[in-house]
Amino acid sequence: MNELVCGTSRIVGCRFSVFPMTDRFVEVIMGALKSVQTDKVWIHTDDVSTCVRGRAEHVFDVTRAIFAHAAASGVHTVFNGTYSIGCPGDTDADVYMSEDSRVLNSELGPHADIESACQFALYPLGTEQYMDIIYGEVQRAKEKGTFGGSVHYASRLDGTLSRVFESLEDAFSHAIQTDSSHLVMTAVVSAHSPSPKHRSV
Ligand SMILES: Cc1ncc(C[n+]2csc(CCO)c2C)c(N)n1
Repeated sequence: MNELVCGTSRIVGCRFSVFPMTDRFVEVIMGALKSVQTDKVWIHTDDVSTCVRGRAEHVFDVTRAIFAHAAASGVHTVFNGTYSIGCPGDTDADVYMSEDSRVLNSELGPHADIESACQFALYPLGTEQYMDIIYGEVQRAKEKGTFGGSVHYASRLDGTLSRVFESLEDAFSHAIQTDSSHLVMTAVVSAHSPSPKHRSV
């Protein structure tokens, strides 16, 4: 019962797409979706995006692994995702909340070292302290060494794919331990971009 707060489940969800910039996009996307172990999450793919829902650790494990597999193709690949927790009425498939916390895709091997650039934004909803929460999580990324600067409407993270996703998971999971009952985080992660870092055009 402690999974239930304010009448809503603490189920975490992410709706995301990966965009491998190659003519072979169908095999890269479908190959990534098939290679990843998704038994501990609710997952549904359509023509626009994929949605995964379940415990936070599995949602981050699965989204990171799908992006890592797609990026391992070596082509410029972008992940665009929206993570959410506490969305009122998000109780469908609550059965996945009783999975244990052992992640199924921790062995990313060399894919984990792919250099990645990310722009992310936290939206703590329903709290007046939202700016403190955002500043706190930016500070956490600075301390980890992944923070890459502020841009309009987002903060930048640079580093290996696994360190960037660690920072995203840290920001999300710490921000929900504050009094924010509903939190949204957007993230765009890019790998193998031919553009130099921070270039504006
Ligand atoms: C993670 C993820 N899920 C779904 C799509 C949408 N999509 C675009 S092309 C394609 C394969 C052929 O239909 C699919 C499923 C995406 N881009 N990334």
